[in-house]
Amino acid sequence: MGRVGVLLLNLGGPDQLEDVRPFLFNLFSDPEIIRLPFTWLQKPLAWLISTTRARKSQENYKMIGGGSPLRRITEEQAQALQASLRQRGQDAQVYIGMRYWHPFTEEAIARIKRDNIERLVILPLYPQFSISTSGSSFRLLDRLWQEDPSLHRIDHTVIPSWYARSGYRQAMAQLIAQELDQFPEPDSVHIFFSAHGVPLSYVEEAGDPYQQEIEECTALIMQTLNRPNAYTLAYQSRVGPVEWLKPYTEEAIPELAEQGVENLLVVPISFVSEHIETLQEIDIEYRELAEEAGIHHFQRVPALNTHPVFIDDLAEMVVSAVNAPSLKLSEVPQMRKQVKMYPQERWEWGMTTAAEVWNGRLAMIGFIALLIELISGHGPLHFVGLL
Ligand SMILES: C=CC1=C(C)c2cc3[nH]c(cc4nc(cc5[nH]c(cc1n2)c(C)c5CCC(=O)O)C(CCC(=O)O)=C4C)c(C)c3C=C
Ligand SMILES: [Fe+2]
Repeated sequence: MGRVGVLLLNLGGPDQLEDVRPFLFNLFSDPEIIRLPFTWLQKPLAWLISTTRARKSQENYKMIGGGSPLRRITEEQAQALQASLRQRGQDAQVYIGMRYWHPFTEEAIARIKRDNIERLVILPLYPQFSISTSGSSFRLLDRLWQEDPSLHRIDHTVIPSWYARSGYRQAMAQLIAQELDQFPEPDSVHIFFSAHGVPLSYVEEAGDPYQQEIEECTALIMQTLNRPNAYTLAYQSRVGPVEWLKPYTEEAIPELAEQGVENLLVVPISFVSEHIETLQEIDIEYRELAEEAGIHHFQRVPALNTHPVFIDDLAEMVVSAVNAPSLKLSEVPQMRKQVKMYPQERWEWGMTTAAEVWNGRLAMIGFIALLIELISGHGPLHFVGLL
């Protein structure tokens, strides 16, 4: 068998405060995150949003030590996976390809080529598939494959999602059980699954399987946990003016408090590493919200990071994929159809949602441009160096 590689896909995060603005620029430049009807608008809008959001976002990163721990944790996961693969007799080189920050996916592919990898397993570190996460990375890889014929000699296989695997479920259940048992009355604790949200239109109009996979994943983990606790699923980290998947975490927590819940255990469900949304949003913002609402005991389940049961499950997944390659990038169902992310942005005349969304956006752009002009004495075109 030729040289084997594993490409772990992840989102990436700013290593230090100076990285926040360019990281946000990369994120908002991605049409899988914000899709615009005119491609020429993408970069100016990404510049505008990243510039206006950077300060608030930096404040949040300051609260967790001045940067994202994502790169360090993903590197630890890669090393642990490589070691677990060796133990199974599978010699493989593990690479990390981040979507919006270093080490970028393009760098990983350059290294894979340089190392003459002949068989590649493409494994997103997102348990559930979303157009906005794994989908975006697959789309980038697909483009790299189309642009570079020398990549065609690499026999690759893709694992689109893996939330239903028993090792993953068992590792999650173990972490939840450990935290539950710290409470004086474990069975009375309300388990609160908090998933990263996506705009509702991704699911309802673009056919993103994310919500369904999250719901199935939560039910499977509860089955594996096999405890009598009540549970709720809600969605966090909403960005922008459009409607996202509901219920929103920040609304569901006070509602549970009103219903008399006093002990809450939050389980981050859509991501396997600690990151800003666990360390800042849940541990700081939602804790404060919960305590103000009357929840006396608020705890969070740690992210899987390098949990051995989880890492061994990843290794087994890789070994199976090497031995029985199945799905090519171009065969991933969501890659085959040209998914339109924001169908409400397809222009229709009249008092339509499209008109509302675009009026709102253009008003925001105009308003922000005016603010920048007022504060700086220069218009936005000076800032981008066009004037
Ligand atoms: C499964 C996980 C994630 C989904 C789904 C997702 C969708 C999504 N995210 C944004 C906007 C932002 N995401 C940001 C950071 C961020 N998001 C995820 C995960 C998912 N995103 C991670 C792991 C991170 C990085 C965290 C870190 O530690 O650095 C940010 C930047 C942070 C901030 O300013 O709040 C934004 C913005 C959208 C719009 C979206 C779906 C369309
Ligand atoms: Fe995000």
